[in-house]
Amino acid sequence: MANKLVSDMCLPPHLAHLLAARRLTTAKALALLDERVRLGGGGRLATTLCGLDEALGGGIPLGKLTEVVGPSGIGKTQFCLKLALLATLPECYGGLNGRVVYIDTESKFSSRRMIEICQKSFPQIFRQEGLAQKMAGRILVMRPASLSDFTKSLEQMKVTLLQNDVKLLIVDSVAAFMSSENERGTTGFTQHPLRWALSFLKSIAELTRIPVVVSNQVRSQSNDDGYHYSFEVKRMGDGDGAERLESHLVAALGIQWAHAVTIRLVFESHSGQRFIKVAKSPMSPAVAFPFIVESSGITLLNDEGIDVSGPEITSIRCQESGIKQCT
Ligand SMILES: Nc1ncnc2c1ncn2[C@@H]1O[C@H](COP(=O)(O)OP(=O)(O)OP(=O)(O)O)[C@@H](O)[C@H]1O
Repeated sequence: MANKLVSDMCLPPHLAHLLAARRLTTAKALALLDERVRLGGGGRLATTLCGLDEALGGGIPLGKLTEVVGPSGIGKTQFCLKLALLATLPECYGGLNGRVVYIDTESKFSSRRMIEICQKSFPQIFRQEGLAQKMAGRILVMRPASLSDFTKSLEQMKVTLLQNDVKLLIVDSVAAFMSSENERGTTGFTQHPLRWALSFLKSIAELTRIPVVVSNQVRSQSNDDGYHYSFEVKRMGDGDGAERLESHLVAALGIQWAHAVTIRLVFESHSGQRFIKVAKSPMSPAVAFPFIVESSGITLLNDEGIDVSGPEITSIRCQESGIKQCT
């Protein structure tokens, strides 16, 4: 049954298209459909970026790990700030009406910027006395000074999240802990401590049923401004033989990480334009949305999305003079 072809199943055209876009050709795809149903339409944090929400089946899934990855200066923190804001919003505004734990490893969190995004996106909230302050007070910002601090704070996290009605956990970003020493595994841990932390994050998401969003920066040794990163590991037997593509990111975070992430949003730039690409998602088509960052935060230039195919799905492009060069 698992090997029955999707093309023999008389599925509605839009579903057949989705499955084809993800190269899901057998009944295994139906199991993924069940997963989507199980998550349910309400089990999401809407990003309010309409095209992206539609592609993700309503937004960022609860109980799963979402990775936001891209070069420096592209807009990952802007996206995280917006998500944090949205999670605190009352449900009537599409929010989760909860608290947020924001692990800010690079001191990039800015309450001033968040208020600006809120003012521009939801001016009506500022008209309700005390609501903006109430929402701001719902975000707990933690600044671990080291990987060891980070792992310690995670160990206490499950209880904190459950006790405090936390509806979103953000780690912005894990790149801060990817020192060359950690990458070489010389810290004396039998398992890389960052990998431990990341698999722990996955278990936190599953236990607490909240969305866990982790930002991750790609770095290049190259001075070229147009290059590719492959971040998925090519599995043995996929396509052309037993070749394995171990990219910089996989080397730093491990193959487990590549698989632990349910949703991967790649922020990239090329041809003078920034894009959010749905690079990994169980049921979404691989699409990219052009975006800009403005005072109200990230805005999509269109909600249709551009189909992405071939190696573009598993690469990250950084080619824009207007943003900081990846280092
Ligand atoms: N108030 C604002 N109005 C318009 N654009 C802004 C505003 N604040 C920040 N930006 C834009 O957001 C971008 C920086 O985004 P962000 O800090 O999210 O990058 P990042 O991807 O998190 O980078 P890094 O990996 O280095 O932390 C810049 O291009 C900047 O111009």
